[in-house]
Amino acid sequence: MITIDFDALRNIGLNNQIAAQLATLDTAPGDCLMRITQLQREGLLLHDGSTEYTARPLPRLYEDELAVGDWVVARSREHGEWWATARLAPITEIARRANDGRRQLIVTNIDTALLVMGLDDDFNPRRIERYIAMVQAADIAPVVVLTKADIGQDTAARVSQLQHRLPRAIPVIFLNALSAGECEQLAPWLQTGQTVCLLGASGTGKSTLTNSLTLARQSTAGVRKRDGRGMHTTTTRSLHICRDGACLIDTPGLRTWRPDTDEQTLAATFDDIELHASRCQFRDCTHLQEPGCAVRAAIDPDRLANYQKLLRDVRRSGQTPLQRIAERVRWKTLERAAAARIRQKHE
Ligand SMILES: Nc1nc2c(ncn2[C@@H]2O[C@H](COP(=O)(O)OP(=O)(O)OP(=O)(O)O)[C@@H](O)[C@H]2O)c(=O)[nH]1
Ligand SMILES: [Zn+2]
Repeated sequence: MITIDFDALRNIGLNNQIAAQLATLDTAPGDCLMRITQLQREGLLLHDGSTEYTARPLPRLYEDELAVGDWVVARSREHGEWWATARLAPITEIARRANDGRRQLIVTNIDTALLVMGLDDDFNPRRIERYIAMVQAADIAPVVVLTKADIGQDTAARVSQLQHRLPRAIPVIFLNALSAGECEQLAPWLQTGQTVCLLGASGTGKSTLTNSLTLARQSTAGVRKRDGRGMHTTTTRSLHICRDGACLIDTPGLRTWRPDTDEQTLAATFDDIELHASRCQFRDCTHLQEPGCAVRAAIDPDRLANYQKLLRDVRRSGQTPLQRIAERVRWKTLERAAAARIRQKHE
């Protein structure tokens, strides 16, 4: 039997879906539930809600790929050494495609992803749509956070443009990330027991937001006995506790994560387009030039163009070079015809 301090673990994101798995695992008295906060060359850092420990995974755990955010059963051994003896099945996963094409886990068990974009020159609705597609495919809730509302250009117009373009179910928040007060708008997604992460390009305000959202600014509360390194009460390098109680995971892998998508994922997240497509006059409508196109009538043109571009990217990655050229020629012709039609309309 494993005894768990639910309240302490809730501070680092424990929820019932994870806790329920414990009944199915082979545990011994004294075992603890902990969360991985860092992968190191020789082992792991684990957190139990109040302290961070170094641990090693049992050899059989190497068969599963471990990731920051995972929950594991930890067993204490002599000399203050901990073993991770079992991995709980993650509820959600963010992965990237490695150079050799393999899927590589970056972080697990995220409930909400804050998609961070600046209202300055960084503003790019297409990039946000790409993030949304990836995050939704992973069953993670997206919240668009537009930073630099205090210094951006045409901020009001940009915000409303994005709100109209995206499906209504996706929250769009705009704020000055330096203002803790304005960041309060994010409270609904930052309650205790929740795990969130920040995704967005460099310089968009992820660190600034982290500072505004978290309690103590990395205040060092003590020194760990074993190795004398500074220790944070509840905040580690990669796991921060927000003022509203949620935990925020930040690892280098997330900082550099760029969405990589597939056709099904795209169709699911651009389902507003697919929905209208069923009402186009022609069944194989490309939504570029056909009369009676229900998609062109209803969807923001740039959102439609982005969807088509992303679809092409995805299809291209599965094509031979010759297929790729033929496809490019086909699209160029269609696009030219569409552009000509638009010109005609305006003449
Ligand atoms: N005025 C203003 N400045 C902001 C805002 N958000 C971020 N900044 C500034 O923008 C710069 C970059 O912000 P960071 O928080 O470091 O960006 P980041 O996303 O963490 O960047 P990386 O660490 O490169 O991934 C800093 O100088 C911030 O002070 C905002 O809402 N308003
Ligand atoms: Zn159409």
